[in-house]
Amino acid sequence: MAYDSIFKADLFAGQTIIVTGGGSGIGRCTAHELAALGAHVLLVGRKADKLKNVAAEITEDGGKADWGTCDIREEEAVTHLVSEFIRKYGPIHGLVNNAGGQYPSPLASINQKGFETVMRTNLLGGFLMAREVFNQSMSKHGGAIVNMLADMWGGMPGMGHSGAARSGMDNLTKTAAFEWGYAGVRVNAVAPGWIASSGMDTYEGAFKAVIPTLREHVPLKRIGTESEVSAAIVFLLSPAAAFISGSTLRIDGAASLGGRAWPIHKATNSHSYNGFHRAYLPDVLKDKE
Ligand SMILES: CCCCCCC/C=C/C(=O)SCCNC(=O)CCNC(=O)[C@H](O)C(C)(C)COP(=O)(O)OP(=O)(O)OC[C@H]1O[C@@H](n2cnc3c(N)ncnc32)[C@H](O)[C@@H]1OP(=O)(O)O
Ligand SMILES: NC(=O)C1=CN([C@@H]2O[C@H](COP(=O)(O)OP(=O)(O)OC[C@H]3O[C@@H](n4cnc5c(N)ncnc54)[C@H](OP(=O)(O)O)[C@@H]3O)[C@@H](O)[C@H]2O)C=CC1
Repeated sequence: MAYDSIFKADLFAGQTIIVTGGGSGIGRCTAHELAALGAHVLLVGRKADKLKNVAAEITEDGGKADWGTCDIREEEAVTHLVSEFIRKYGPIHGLVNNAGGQYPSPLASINQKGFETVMRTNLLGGFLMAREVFNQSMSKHGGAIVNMLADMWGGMPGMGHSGAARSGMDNLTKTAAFEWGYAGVRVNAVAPGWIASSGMDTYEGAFKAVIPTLREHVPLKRIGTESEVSAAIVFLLSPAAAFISGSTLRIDGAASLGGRAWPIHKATNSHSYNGFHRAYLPDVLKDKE
């Protein structure tokens, strides 16, 4: 019997997929992956030059890509962008709701404009994109949406505004999966932990200074890569995830686990803080490590 695997080189052939924030970092990487698997990708961001460059990279590699500028926080701009894409390229089969970001700041120093900016970027923008893609296209033929969150459920000092927005987006993911399932639309999310990306490179000051030490707090002992996030997004968009909807997939090297146990790891003097087992090894074995 010839087994018919889901995983094929043209997994997304015939599909048109929007990637917001496709001009850099994780979005750029995801757009490349999707195009390499046959999708026609449509890149969205505010800065035309970045989008144009990535679209050119993809077409040079033999893929299909176009782009459109839009501030995802502006309702009319989002409605117009999606209708233009549909007019030019037909139905939208996938949406990667990746655009976002924040600036690190303690809660006490966040002013109203800054709070609104981050909420509008990471929650309102994602909502508007998903609503328009659903109303104008996916409600008629199905599709898949992947929302970008960040692994901040335990609370994260300096990221209060963003954590609140991402928790909102997590809830919106579940509601959309519930409400839009009848139309064959799947809605999932990814929640990366620490990822070495072009976006992380933009941070300055105390936040930047701590980046080299972050891997110490990840059980896998390293921070992640852009392509490790893209791979999860591609999986959730693909037929391999056909019965997965309303889920949030953490991509964090297990960093979010065992928060209350870290002081114990430290106290037991396991040099990596990486688990109880080492602390309880006989001394003679510890010396050999
Ligand atoms: C265990 C795992 C943990 C998980 C950790 C997750 C870590 C996450 C990492 C990332 O997400 S990295 C990649 C994301 N990329 C970025 O964050 C890009 C850099 N950030 C930005 O560009 C902005 O922060 C933005 C909000 C995404 C976009 O801002 P926009 O250009 O629309 O607004 P601005 O005009 O710059 O600012 C408006 C308003 O916002 C306040 N504000 C902005 N920046 C700062 C700042 N550095 N300090 C204080 N306040 C700031 C401020 O009120 C601004 O108004 P004005 O003062 O300019 O009038
Ligand atoms: N790197 C990490 O460790 C983590 C990242 N994330 C999230 O992953 C996503 C991608 O991040 P990453 O690739 O690292 O960083 P980048 O800063 O490279 O990517 C963010 C992208 O979002 C776009 N963008 C921002 N605001 C808007 C807006 N209002 N309208 C349209 N586009 C916008 C930017 O394009 P332009 O400048 O053209 O507007 C940019 O291309 C972000 O949501 C980020 O917060 C989550 C967890 C961890």
